[in-house]
Amino acid sequence: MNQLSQASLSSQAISLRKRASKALQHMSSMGLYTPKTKQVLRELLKSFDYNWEAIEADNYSVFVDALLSYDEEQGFIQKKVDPIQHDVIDENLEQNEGSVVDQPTPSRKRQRLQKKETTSKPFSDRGIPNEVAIQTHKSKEPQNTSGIANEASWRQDRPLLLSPLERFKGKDIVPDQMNMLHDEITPFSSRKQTLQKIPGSNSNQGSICLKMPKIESENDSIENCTPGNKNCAESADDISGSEESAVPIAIIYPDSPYSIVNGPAKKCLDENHSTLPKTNSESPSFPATYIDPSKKDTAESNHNDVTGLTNNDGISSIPVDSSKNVVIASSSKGEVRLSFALNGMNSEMCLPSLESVFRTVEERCLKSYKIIEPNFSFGSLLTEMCETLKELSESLEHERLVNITPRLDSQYNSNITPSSSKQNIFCDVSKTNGVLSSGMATAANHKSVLVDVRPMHDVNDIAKAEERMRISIVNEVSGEQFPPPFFYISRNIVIRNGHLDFSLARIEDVDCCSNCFGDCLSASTPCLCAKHTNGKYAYSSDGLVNKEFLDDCISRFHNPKQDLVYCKNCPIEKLKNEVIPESCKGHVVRKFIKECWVKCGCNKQCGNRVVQRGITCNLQVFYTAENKGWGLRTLDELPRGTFVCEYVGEILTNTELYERNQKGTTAKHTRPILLDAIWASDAALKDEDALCLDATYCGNIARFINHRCFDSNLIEIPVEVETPDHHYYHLAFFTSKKVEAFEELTWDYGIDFDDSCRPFQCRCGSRYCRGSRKKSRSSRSRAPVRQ
Ligand SMILES: C[S@@+](CC[C@H](N)C(=O)[O-])C[C@H]1O[C@@H](n2cnc3c(N)ncnc32)[C@H](O)[C@@H]1O
Repeated sequence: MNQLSQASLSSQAISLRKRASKALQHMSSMGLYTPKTKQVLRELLKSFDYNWEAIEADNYSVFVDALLSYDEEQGFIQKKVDPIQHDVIDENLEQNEGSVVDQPTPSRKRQRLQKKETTSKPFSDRGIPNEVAIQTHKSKEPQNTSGIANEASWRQDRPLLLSPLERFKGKDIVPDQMNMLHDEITPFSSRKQTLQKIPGSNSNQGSICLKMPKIESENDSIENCTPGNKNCAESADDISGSEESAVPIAIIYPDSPYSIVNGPAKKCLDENHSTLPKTNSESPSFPATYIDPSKKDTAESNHNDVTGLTNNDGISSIPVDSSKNVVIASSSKGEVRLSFALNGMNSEMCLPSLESVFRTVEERCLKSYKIIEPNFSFGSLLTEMCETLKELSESLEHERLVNITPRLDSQYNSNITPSSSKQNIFCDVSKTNGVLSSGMATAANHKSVLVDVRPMHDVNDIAKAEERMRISIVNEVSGEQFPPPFFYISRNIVIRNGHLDFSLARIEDVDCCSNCFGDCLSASTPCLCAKHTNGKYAYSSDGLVNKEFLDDCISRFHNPKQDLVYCKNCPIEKLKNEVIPESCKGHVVRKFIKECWVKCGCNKQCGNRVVQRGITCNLQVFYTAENKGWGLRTLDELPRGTFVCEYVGEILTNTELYERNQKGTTAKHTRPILLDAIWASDAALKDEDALCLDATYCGNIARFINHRCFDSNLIEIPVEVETPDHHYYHLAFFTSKKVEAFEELTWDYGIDFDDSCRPFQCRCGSRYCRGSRKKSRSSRSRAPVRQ
């Protein structure tokens, strides 16, 4: 060869060397490096006529694919090879093997293994008991610092080389061992599996390792490998085409909820004599909730919290309820959960750990879809899906609510008869519905979307038997038969983010009267619940608010200025999104009634429980003659201080209400109520604690109570029933004066008639009407100045 061609060959060799090195490094970074890797590369190069661009494309996807399918295809079609290139590559790969193995880029899989090796925690981050992982590792590769350790990690975590069907053929799935099942099925039919305890393992813990049988010609077991003895791994490789000598395929975890605690005798052996733990009649079948042992602490703290399922990786542990519903991922707050229903599972079947399922899916993704991003995590993908579902459904909700409003009216105006089309559908986008014992319902922590709404009213009872009393609908004035449709609810419901904590544990002994019995009002001394109203009950024995208390409430209402308090950081002003929020306009200091509740010793008929017993008056929804639309009236005479009803609606946070207002989804004819009693005293008020009630879509008869300036016959009083902290309370209406039968019930909305943004044309008819006074004032001010 002349000098020129020698130089050219040498530079070609350098370039090849670099590329080969890079390719192997890449495989190493993905945890795919084995001695076979270089062989695959070699054959790949031949097949591709040394077209490096093709091999390097898409993050070496061809190479990854070739590696994964190598076993199945038994190598590549040999092509004619340039001998020089072949030599260079061979030499290159030899060199690279060392460099790749000695200084591997930490891959995810490898990191996983490293964690298992180094951590002192009993369980690895993804839920594999470290003890098991270490034992497994020990049994295969004792503390080898050379390439063999990496070889072991490759083997332990390598992608599955067999088809899913083959992999699980005739096998039960072993908790956390799915990733190893591929090792059971080998090309060598003569292999037999034998039970063998892992050397050094504690037999009491029931850690069993199924050791792959030795090939007859093989003398050395893998346990005899000494650190640094590279030949050991290679000889194993030579014998079986890289199959391991000892592969733990069934390990029973000491604390695993699936484990059969009494050792080998209770393990179930399948037909092939593999030791696959099963649940059986002697062991609890599926636990009510599967808590990943590694997440035990957090899982326990979240035990009652359906949302507390994700770990740091966004991977859920697997809770299994009695119906074998397996939650596999969850959005951050648990609003959306992804679960599998395991139909037809019987107690004899075993459930794999979520960890092993994820890992297997990741490996299949790697193989099938060439997802070769080293940080790809299937668990995170599912969590991402939950988050996305939540976000999209939220935006959908807003769209729907906007779209539904006109539809409600159009349906209402149509001639559909109530009985034929009665169809109320709540499409709960996601989460749990529940009714709290205290008379508070949570309609999904979030959003319920009203779909195809046709809540036609029943003229005989607008409450549809939700209340103890029937409440009829009458229109003697116009042709309108019913009020616009809405969902009748007798208890407040949380619509999405509002925070309510009704745990009994929060009610301290001093905030309830657990020592009482029967009716507190008939006891000689007032109980602890009365301390909130200065040691006197707010109610008299005839069930009315007592005079002194009522006078005080009315007086405060009429002179609010003297009792106003101001927030440092007013939620209302904050929501206006001004650059510099305006200062708080003030909130009235409320006088509360504190009722006895479930933690008290008295009974439900106790005189200090009025609002929680619900409506007892004979009421009617009627169409007003004064052009105020529908109104509410009493059919019986009501004495002063009578409880009429509470204002019921959806509990929204201020932000949620603001969003509704912005989107125009709050109906004009309802008035959201701020539960602002405590705002001023809470400097760091969180949004989820600043609550209000909106009866636009869901409400009770209080949504029909019209406004009357000053001399209205109802007054609203906050009533504490379940929560002692006043973030949430009931707003109850009591008669502020004696009310005649058939008289309309009214309350003073506290309308600011100077607010030009919300003009209100008042038709209350009161001689004290602020609206008409304002009108006459402004007409006077507009009157031309007399010369
Ligand atoms: C809470 S709703 C009361 C029920 C309402 N009238 C209906 O037909 O559904 C409040 C709305 O009723 C009407 N309204 C209430 N009081 C009124 C009054 N004094 N003068 C005029 N309209 C009144 C207003 O349209 C107001 O927005």
